[in-house]
Amino acid sequence: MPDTPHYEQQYLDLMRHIWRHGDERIDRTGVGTRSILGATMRFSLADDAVPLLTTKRVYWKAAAREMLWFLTGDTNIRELVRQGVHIWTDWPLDAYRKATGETIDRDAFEARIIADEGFALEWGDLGPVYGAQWVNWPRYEPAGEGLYRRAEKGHNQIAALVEAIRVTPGSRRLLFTGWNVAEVAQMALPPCHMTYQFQVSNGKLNGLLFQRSCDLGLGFAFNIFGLSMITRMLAQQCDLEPGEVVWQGGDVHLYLNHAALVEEQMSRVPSGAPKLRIKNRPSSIFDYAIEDFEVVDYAPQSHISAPVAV
Ligand SMILES: Nc1nc(=O)c2c([nH]1)NC[C@@H]1CN(c3ccc(C(=O)N[C@@H](CCC(=O)O)C(=O)O)cc3)CN21
Ligand SMILES: O=c1ccn([C@H]2C[C@H](O)[C@@H](COP(=O)(O)O)O2)c(=O)[nH]1
Repeated sequence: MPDTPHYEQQYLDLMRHIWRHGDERIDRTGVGTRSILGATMRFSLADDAVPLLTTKRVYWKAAAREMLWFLTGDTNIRELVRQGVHIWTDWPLDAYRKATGETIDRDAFEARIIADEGFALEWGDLGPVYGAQWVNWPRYEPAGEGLYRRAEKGHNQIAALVEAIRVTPGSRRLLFTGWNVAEVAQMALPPCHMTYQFQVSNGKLNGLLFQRSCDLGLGFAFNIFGLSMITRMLAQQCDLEPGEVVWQGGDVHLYLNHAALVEEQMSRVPSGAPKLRIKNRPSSIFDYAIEDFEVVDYAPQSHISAPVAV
């Protein structure tokens, strides 16, 4: 037995705590959750370590594709669906069904999103979610006579962050956020992984995420991978070594219909030390491709599927 606990033990302990002691209540989706407010976990990124869960298989490539999609500023699911990533389809699908009364299934809806650009424009957009805010946060400029107009190009928080890490590594303002108060109402879902902050310490880059709402059974595995991936990409672009990631949850919950997943996962023992390799160094943070990433030494236990609350 190793003398230090496996990094994933924090996750399993939190899961057990919430399942046993969380407040049970009806949430927005109507499914019901057990929930607590406030939790922190820390994971090392040293030597390419990546905090993938090992007690179930995590489809990290879907999470990586989602992260790369955010960085393009795209908010339409079409490109994700083209790449075989289905994690955002349920929200536009739900809106479409409600608006039209059609009983189209998910596969047929996705096929139509891919085949028909006009349909995708009309029904595939999530509103000004993550990507829009990260790289194109609306900016307004004077238009004369006391009037203002929306500037063609918004703030690119990610480009500014790379520059700031390089030029002012001692700064305590190295962050970006998706929580644009003025636009939250237009989003299919207000950002959950809402604020990312970075710190340079001893030549290492540390990354922190504040996640206001966390589906611990489903979303967390993707969110912690995404945090690790963006921290690694920023470190590479800024010639820093990866340090650690700190995850902070606001409302951290387990959906009541995830009982089978929770019981199964809590019965499993984490093992192994997966690594995330970045095989190239693109010329900017916006030029990474899925082929640049590789996970090695990942031998998880079997996948556990669970329904997503819409
Ligand atoms: N209830 C809820 N939980 C979430 O985690 C979540 C939302 N809603 N809404 C927006 C996004 C979409 N995200 C999702 C949605 C679905 C999966 C999911 O079904 N994951 C499965 C299969 C993944 C796959 O097929 O690639 C998993 O086992 O991880 C994960 C993240 C994260 N977010
Ligand atoms: O990246 C994500 C996105 C979403 N979630 C979860 C958290 C909640 O279960 C729902 C969002 O519902 P709200 O009512 O808007 O809080 O999606 C996640 O864990 N990770």
